[in-house]
Amino acid sequence: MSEIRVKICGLTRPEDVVATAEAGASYAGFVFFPKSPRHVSVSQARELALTAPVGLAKVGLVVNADDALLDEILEQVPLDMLQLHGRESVDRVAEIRARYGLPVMKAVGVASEADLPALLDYGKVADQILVDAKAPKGAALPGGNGLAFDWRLIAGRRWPCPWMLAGGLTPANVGQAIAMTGARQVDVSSGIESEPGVKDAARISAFLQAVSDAAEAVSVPRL
Ligand SMILES: O=C(O)c1ccccc1N[C@@H]1O[C@H](COP(=O)(O)O)[C@@H](O)[C@H]1O
Repeated sequence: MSEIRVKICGLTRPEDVVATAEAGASYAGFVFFPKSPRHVSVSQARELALTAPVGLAKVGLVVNADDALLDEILEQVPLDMLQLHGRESVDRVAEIRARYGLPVMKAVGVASEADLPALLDYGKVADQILVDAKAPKGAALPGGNGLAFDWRLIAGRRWPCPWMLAGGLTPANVGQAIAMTGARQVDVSSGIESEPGVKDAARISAFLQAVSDAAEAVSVPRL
């Protein structure tokens, strides 16, 4: 079976970290964005990160963070990757990557063909790109809105670095999303919650099972 990696984002409680690791996810995401229902303080994130077993990569999600915030986070929280989910420019992505020496994943919102060139631009400077649904105008959050985009827009496309699919994924639709896009990594936040900010262990497990089923399906040649 070919592996498809899963990131569970927006963990706020130690039991979420345990459920994420036990289900077999590869990445655990912590949101540092006060407007989000999934926001964690630096000290909370530190406690959660220390709960994570070896093999579960810890990702810090920030939105237009300045160096002071990044310094504070990275001095206290043992992270493996930064996720930049705001309007960070290509130059700022490169600057953060050089300054902190940590892999950087840049989120890019997609709603139409016009959004695709940015994936190429960021793909040249980031370690990974996160192909997410573009947040609607006026939305309080730049991500984590449970909205999917038209996956046909990226079917068969490839970029200069590894990429992850996000946006409105759920246990019910992730198999179709993988089949349509060929994604080898997927990211989910609201689709595995019982309410905003509260992860549901059964839904996390169902999501990982659906991804595993999809991986099996793509590795079996069709007759
Ligand atoms: O999850 C949040 O609260 C959040 C806040 C600010 C920026 C990004 C956020 N989440 C990321 O958005 C995508 C998609 O989330 P969803 O599955 O559609 O709810 C995902 O990458 C989260 O990491």
